[in-house]
Amino acid sequence: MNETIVKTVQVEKRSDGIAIVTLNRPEAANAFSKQMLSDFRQVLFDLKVDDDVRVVIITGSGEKAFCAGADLKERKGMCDAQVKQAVRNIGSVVKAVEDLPQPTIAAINGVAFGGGLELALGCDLRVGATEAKVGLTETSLAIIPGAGGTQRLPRLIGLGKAKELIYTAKRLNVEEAVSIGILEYAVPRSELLQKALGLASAMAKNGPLALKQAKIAINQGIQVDLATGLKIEELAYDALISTEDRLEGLKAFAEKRSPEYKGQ
Ligand SMILES: CC(C)(COP(=O)([O-])OP(=O)([O-])OC[C@H]1O[C@@H](n2cnc3c(N)ncnc32)[C@H](O)[C@@H]1OP(=O)([O-])[O-])[C@@H](O)C(=O)NCCC(=O)NCCSC(=O)C[C@@](C)(O)CC(=O)[O-]
Repeated sequence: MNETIVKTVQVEKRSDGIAIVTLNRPEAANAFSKQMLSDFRQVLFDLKVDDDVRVVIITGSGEKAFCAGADLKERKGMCDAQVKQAVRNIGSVVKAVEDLPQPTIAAINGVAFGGGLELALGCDLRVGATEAKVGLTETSLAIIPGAGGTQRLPRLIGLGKAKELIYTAKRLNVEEAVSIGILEYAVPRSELLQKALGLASAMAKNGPLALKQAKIAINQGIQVDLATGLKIEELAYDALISTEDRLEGLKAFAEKRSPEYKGQ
């Protein structure tokens, strides 16, 4: 097990190919300070090129919050130009999460409001603790979601429900969030990491290059018409044909054993 502490973001790289990233400002509800965004960016840069990492879990430290979004105390002293830059900064970090080649799971241990939920929406799957709440609360602060929320939420749950949630700034409990498709699962907090790790393990044993190509095909394909999407799928599949892992999958099947994929 290889553990590195990078200031406000903690990373644990496990021997089973799962990395756990923990936002670590519990005293400020894990809100996105400038420092945390800079540390997070560095962590994402490292994970992106680490072939030993097959799945990434993102969670928050403490029991209160996954992430409370923009740091509203830092924001208070900013001029208009600084606000603009700060919003772009959060948005680009969420985009960097979305662009990680590995599958990502948000393990939502506490509240995920504003940019906190936007971060979770940048992940591939979301699991919430039953004690948590989620919401795009921005309009209650007389702003709008600025880190992708107005775009990713409607794509995930449909226009009408996304508009309702953004216009009302409603804070949902996790049962409601599961029922409308924001979260895949809700489990008691004591079981949250186990649930996320269970999902991550089921992914990590599969072909790592296949996981990456499946993510590309789904994420790019969902943005375009079906014919273009099918072409994207074809290209993603083609990228796997000459891999050693594909041959290993066939060999393991013939030999009635579990495959050992190397990501090659
Ligand atoms: C998180 C709960 C539920 C905890 O509610 P609670 O359990 O009652 O505890 P609390 O309110 O006492 O919070 C605990 C500590 O965390 C701090 N804290 C808490 N949130 C933040 C924050 N965002 N920024 C900075 N500090 C925060 C809070 O100030 C306090 O510190 P203390 O005052 O004791 O020193 C409550 O504090 C709350 O509702 N916070 C606001 C959540 C919210 O609406 N977030 C959205 C922010 S806007 C945004 O994300 C915009 C974005 C990203 O889309 C675009 C942009 O960048 O503008």
